[in-house]
Amino acid sequence: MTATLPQTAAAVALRDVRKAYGTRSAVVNALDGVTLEFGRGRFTAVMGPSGSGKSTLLHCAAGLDRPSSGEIELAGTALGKLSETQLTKLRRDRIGFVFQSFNLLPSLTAELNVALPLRLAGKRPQRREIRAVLESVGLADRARHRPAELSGGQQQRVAIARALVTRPAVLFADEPTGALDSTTGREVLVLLRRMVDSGGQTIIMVTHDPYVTSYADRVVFLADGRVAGELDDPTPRAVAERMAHLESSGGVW
Ligand SMILES: Nc1ncnc2c1ncn2[C@@H]1O[C@H](COP(=O)(O)OP(=O)(O)OP(=O)(O)O)[C@@H](O)[C@H]1O
Repeated sequence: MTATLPQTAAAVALRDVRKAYGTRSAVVNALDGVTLEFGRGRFTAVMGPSGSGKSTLLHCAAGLDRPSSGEIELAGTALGKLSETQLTKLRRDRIGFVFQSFNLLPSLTAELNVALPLRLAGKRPQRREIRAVLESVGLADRARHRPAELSGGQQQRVAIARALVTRPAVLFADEPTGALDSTTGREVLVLLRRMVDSGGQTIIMVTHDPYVTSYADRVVFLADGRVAGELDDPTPRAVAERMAHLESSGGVW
């Protein structure tokens, strides 16, 4: 059984989510009671000091990991109620994930990498369909190239095309520009922004970089596994100031 939320509801909602690692004698509360909503068709950045729980939050919200307690709903589905098989299917059909390190299969061409999620779902994608997605990330002319024949920025755009090919409800991005130089990183951010503005894509992105957050509609700050504030229409300066404050106070304010 899965709970269904009305269409106006957030793309992802977390309620009092906790995630503890370790044993009883040495517990790390990576998430310590997080309640948050991520709006549909919005680009949200998650920021916080190292170890504040950003990756844990992303992994739990994307169903890659299960929280110790609390509830997570994604596109109207309560993740805690799903079996492992149902969760795997939801990840495959409803979620896209982009990593810092691209994670493309080196032996496959760009178009075969992009087609992979559909093939894994038992579908037989049309070449036309795959080319259209590659075209949407500006790589129509690189379809037959293998990852080693592409620049870092091009590889990340292939990874974004692969994440979007299933038309996911939410695209999660973990430091998507972390391995790129600033010019190439900017191109990837412009592309993500365009996916939100013209495609209505929901994006949730973890980053360390205040500049990167300025492409988002909203930034949520984490500290010590808790929500420590947020900003709409973030500017690099405003985000850097909040981060400096968080790092010096070492906690929630
Ligand atoms: N598998 C694990 N086992 C034990 N502790 C973990 C595990 N994963 C994360 N942690 C701990 O949970 C806390 C949050 O980690 P997390 O990786 O979510 O933080 P982060 O904000 O993404 O950090 P960074 O910016 O350095 O990547 C940290 O104290 C980390 O050491």
